[in-house]
Amino acid sequence: MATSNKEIVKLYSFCHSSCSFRVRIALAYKGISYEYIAINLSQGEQFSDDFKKINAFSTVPVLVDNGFIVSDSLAILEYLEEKYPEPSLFPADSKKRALVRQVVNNIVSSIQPLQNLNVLKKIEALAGSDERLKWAQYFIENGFIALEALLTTEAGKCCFGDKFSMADAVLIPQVYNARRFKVDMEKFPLLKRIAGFIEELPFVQAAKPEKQPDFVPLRP
Ligand SMILES: N[C@@H](CCC(=O)N[C@@H](CS)C(=O)NCC(=O)O)C(=O)O
Repeated sequence: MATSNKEIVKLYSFCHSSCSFRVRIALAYKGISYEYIAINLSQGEQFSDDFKKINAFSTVPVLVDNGFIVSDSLAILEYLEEKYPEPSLFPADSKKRALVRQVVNNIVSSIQPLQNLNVLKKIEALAGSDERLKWAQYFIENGFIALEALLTTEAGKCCFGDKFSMADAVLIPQVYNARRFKVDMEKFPLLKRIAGFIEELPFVQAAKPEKQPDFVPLRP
């Protein structure tokens, strides 16, 4: 469903932010056009007083929908799903929906936060840059081992059968981070295969970091 001309949707985003990438995928999937507002996390723009007025947690993404402000990628994804139900980010079957949420919540709460910028900055300060990379790799690989096992009985071309779901919208940015932190994706053939398929979909292509107006190459 596309937005009407009267709707004004804005997304505060950083090209490399996996949390923003999730939302960009969902917006593109649902055909919702939006204004992109770049917040450069590398330069600390998330800590500016102006941005804190929009999100006191100093994180992206933040969605502004006709003046309504909501942060946190999962809250945004659920909001978009309710407001624009078609095409849906969930399968019809309630058990499958629960499993999609299981995958989503595990990535969102048990993988990404452990390798978020603020955590890695702290690790680097405490233990040096080698440990920073090893830390990120450790937690991504740990999570991917579980996902690879869980999805074995569920996956088709996508995480759940051949239908794109919120699990795919959240997995792809995490695979992007895995590559960025030099995780060997050969260890995860199923996730690699799913990512290979999903990443070619036009709405995922449009949401990729390198397609964003604020793209700059970043260190791993
Ligand atoms: N639970 C939040 C987490 C948001 C988050 O951690 N965003 C990261 C980018 S992916 C961020 O803004 N980090 C800024 C920082 O660590 O200073 C969500 O899912 O949106």
